[in-house]
Amino acid sequence: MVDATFSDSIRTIVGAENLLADEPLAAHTTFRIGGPAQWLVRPRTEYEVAAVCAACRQAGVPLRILGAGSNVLAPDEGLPGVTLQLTDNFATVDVLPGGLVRAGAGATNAAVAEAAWEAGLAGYEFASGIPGTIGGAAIMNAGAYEGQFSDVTVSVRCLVPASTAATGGMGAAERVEQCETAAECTGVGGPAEGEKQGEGLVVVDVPASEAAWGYRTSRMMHEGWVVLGATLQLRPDSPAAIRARMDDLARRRAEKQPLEVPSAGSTFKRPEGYFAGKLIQDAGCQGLCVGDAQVSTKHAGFVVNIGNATAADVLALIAEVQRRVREASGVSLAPEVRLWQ
Ligand SMILES: NC(=O)C1=CN([C@@H]2O[C@H](COP(=O)(O)OP(=O)(O)OC[C@H]3O[C@@H](n4cnc5c(N)ncnc54)[C@H](OP(=O)(O)O)[C@@H]3O)[C@@H](O)[C@H]2O)C=CC1
Ligand SMILES: C=C(O[C@H]1[C@H](O)[C@@H](CO)O[C@H](OP(=O)(O)OP(=O)(O)OC[C@H]2O[C@@H](n3ccc(=O)[nH]c3=O)[C@H](O)[C@@H]2O)[C@@H]1NC(C)=O)C(=O)O
Repeated sequence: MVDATFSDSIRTIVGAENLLADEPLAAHTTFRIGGPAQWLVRPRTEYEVAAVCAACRQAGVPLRILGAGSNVLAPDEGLPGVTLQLTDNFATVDVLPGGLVRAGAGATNAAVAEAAWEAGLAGYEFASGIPGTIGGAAIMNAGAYEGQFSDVTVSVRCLVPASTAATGGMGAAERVEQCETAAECTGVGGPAEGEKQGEGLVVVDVPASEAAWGYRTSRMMHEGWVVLGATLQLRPDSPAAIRARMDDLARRRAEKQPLEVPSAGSTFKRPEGYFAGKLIQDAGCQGLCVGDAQVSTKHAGFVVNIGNATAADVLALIAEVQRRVREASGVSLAPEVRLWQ
């Protein structure tokens, strides 16, 4: 399918104002790095998400999901295909009876923590300073200060192949919607592994017990499901106590982390039994630069963009840090930041 025909079909689904061609990803990532996305697409409803995904699969067009862009390194040459941005149109936060909070994939962790505080619900304070969305938090099992997303989550609303919903161990997952229009959600080409040709995508509330969360990983990540939202179970507490905990964590974060400079948070995962920042500091890498990418002098676990760093600069710096740390300590550092190719 030629590009113009494909982009016309996406424009028909989401409306012209929600399809941006050649949109610089640097404007949508906290690293402030990244060339143009061929098509940045902002669906307005779950149905539109499903329709765009189906259209991409049918046409063999690559698809990426972007939340707040706080944990990605986007390539300098840009990204071909569709970058699906789930932010403002999926940013609702609803406080439900029984301490439940239901948030859209595009709601920021900060917005969810604020809503919980206002409702006198505790448990999400740990995430109040994590600069991402609920979608990113579910995929990565976001964690900070001894808390992690999996601790408080009841279910994750996802777009999954119909066969997975039917037989893939969804347990008591509610099958809430089926997208059946041939041109939009079914009859998609290139079935995923284990998926029957021509089947559709369905929206399912995946129970936490089926989410296979680990340290910065999840079933949603491994299976490539789009996260549409999540429901959290929080507990009653006084708003003053909740606010005090959020303020304390914000202070600790600002004191230790280089929040004033663009970055994508921790560059590397914590290797078992070690702290990445300490290993990097001990290997003498603090302040090390490639171009305008620098190992932060405030927290060695962060690569920061001190001017006009490129993705190539960051990748070269990551490789050099990995080499020096391996040489100094024998430990291999694995990137936590998603390196988009
Ligand atoms: N502890 C901390 O202080 C920090 C933690 N982080 C972590 O990174 C997360 C980043 O969130 P955010 O900035 O919104 O994410 P990003 O926009 O940075 O996207 C990160 C990755 O998550 C996937 N993704 C994002 N949203 C969705 C979705 N709705 N459905 C499916 N996949 C999705 C994408 O996968 P794909 O590439 O496969 O398309 C993408 O590569 C945070 O929630 C947190 O876990 C980040 C910074 C600091
Ligand atoms: C920033 C992120 O998450 C952060 C999260 O905010 C904080 C707070 O809970 O704990 C993790 O950082 P971290 O492992 O660097 O934790 P910190 O408490 O800052 O540091 C751990 C230890 O390393 C030492 N340290 C840190 C930095 C440094 O330059 N030198 C050093 O010696 C600290 O003194 C401390 O003893 C998460 N990172 C990972 C990879 O797990 C992110 O995911 O992007």
